[in-house]
Amino acid sequence: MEIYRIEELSFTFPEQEQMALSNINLTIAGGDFITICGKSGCGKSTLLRQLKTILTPHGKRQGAIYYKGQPVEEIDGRTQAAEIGYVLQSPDNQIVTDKVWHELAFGLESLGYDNSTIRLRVAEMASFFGIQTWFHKSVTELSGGQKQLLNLAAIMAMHPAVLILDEPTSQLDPIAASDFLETVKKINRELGTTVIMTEHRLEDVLPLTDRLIVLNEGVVIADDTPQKVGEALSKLNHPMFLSMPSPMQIYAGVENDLAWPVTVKEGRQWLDAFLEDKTPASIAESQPSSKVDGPVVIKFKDVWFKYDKHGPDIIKDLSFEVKRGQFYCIVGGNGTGKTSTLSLMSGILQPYRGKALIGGKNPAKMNAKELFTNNLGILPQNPQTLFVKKTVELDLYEMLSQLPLTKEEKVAKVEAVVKFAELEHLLSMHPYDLSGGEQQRTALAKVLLLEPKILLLDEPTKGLDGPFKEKLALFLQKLNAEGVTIVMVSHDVEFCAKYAEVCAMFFDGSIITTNEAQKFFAGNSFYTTAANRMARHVWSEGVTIEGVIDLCQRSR
Ligand SMILES: Nc1ncnc2c1ncn2[C@@H]1O[C@H](COP(=O)(O)OP(=O)(O)OP(=O)(O)O)[C@@H](O)[C@H]1O
Ligand SMILES: Nc1ncnc2c1ncn2[C@@H]1O[C@H](COP(=O)(O)OP(=O)(O)OP(=O)(O)O)[C@@H](O)[C@H]1O
Repeated sequence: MEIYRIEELSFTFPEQEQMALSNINLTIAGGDFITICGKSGCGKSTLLRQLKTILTPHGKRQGAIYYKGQPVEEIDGRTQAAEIGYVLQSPDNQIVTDKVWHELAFGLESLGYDNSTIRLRVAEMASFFGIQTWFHKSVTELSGGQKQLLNLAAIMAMHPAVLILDEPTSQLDPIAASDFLETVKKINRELGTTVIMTEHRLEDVLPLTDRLIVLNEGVVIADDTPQKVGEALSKLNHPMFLSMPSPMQIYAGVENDLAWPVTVKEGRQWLDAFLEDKTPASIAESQPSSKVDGPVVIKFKDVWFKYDKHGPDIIKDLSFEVKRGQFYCIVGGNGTGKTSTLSLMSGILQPYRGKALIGGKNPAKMNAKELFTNNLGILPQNPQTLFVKKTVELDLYEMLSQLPLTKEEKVAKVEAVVKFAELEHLLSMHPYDLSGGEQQRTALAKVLLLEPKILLLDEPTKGLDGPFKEKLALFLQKLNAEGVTIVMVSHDVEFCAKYAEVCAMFFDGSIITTNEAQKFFAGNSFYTTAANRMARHVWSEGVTIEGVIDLCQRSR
């Protein structure tokens, strides 16, 4: 059965000349599992938002969208609320109530379900998504990943016919992300729910996807099975090929005589067979040891922290050190305390026992001069919390307003960061109108403007496309070489494995193991049991995709 038919759809935002969507024609059948990908800002969220009228932004729309044969704008609000489940890109923007349990029940309440059905569905979803332990919490106490899971659970409680997901796993740890996607696939397969999602991390998603649609500047440039799209992008040498999963990229880089297209699964099997006799341990041994041996700039000694005097300990006896010029990465499960640790580092939070020191001092007690000398730059998990002005440009200049710089110096600094973050065409826009990835780039630009000596980054690659991630990595490495210390909290295993110098595993409020990045991923079963197990082989083998391709070619 046809669920959606999109005919000649074009869309332009108010006061914009360029169309955000241009001449889109798609038919989506009941039970389809569709993934939409493309560079950040290419129009993915704008397209998804056209599929549910309450979320459609203001602007000029041409063409038509039919839901089950009827123009979507003629479908009444209740039917849309009940049948079209939509999980927004930013989890903070979706939550409407104050308690977790109420959030789960809210949609059902507004649809008028009776109490016993509501209780049953809420209990079902809480167990299904493992929410029992934080069921009675206030939503303000949740970590980013917990909010993302809550949003999906609240939508699934309504048993929608269509599930629209805008980057649903961006803040989930690898195991939670893999479980989450498997759950979505199960819902799709067993209940016949149509799934339409956007995602930048394609490695886990493509094996579940029937159809991959690639958008480029608002135009559909590919619409086929993932392997055929992979083949087409590879032949065209299209920049989006950098976003394809690593097994596909490696396969394309090595094979000239074997057949394309290849699925992610086939690519993995081929690479697994190739790497069979190379044990992670022997690979790890051959890795060079840490380069950095500078002075310690961040030091945690027996740190304990809780949010509420009578609440549970969130950080438990945490001790670790970060040296100057190091790229230190913290990974670990959702809600284990990573963001809280960054806040302790910056002095936003204070330990109730132990010491959290920057340059030997408590950051919360530093005077302005000491703060300036240590120059901390903090990228929060939600980039929107940094935006205070009406335009991107004003927001950038705001960052420099307190500094003793001439106008020319300010202009030069802003121009340089705008160029790096590719914001030229976005300067007059309201930061809240930007796409998810554009917001992330703007927030990064704001933080980098202060030229911090210590950079604390909470999920910096969230929402970024493959090509920009590469650019960011090179930039961070350059900063490292200049002596800037970087601490990054991330679920982006590939990024950490490829670029970080040291990786620490967070578990239950403390760091349980630390190692050089390649050794860490080579020997870490937490991540190798997750869907991202490729990281172990790929990054421990040659560190870069090119390295693996090179290795494969030499061994043929
Ligand atoms: N309200 C608005 N007014 C003007 N332009 C907008 C508005 N909302 C979005 N845009 C622009 O439309 C383009 C497409 O945005 P959209 O959010 O659809 O991108 P996306 O492909 O989902 O990106 P990402 O992967 O970064 O989330 C972007 O360049 C964005 O700046
Ligand atoms: N303001 C708060 N008040 C009370 N509890 C909180 C608050 N913020 C976070 N928590 C709790 O502290 C724990 C750690 O949260 P934190 O945000 O540090 O986790 P995280 O490891 O960064 O998670 P994620 O990967 O999901 O972002 C979680 O169980 C969370 O529910």
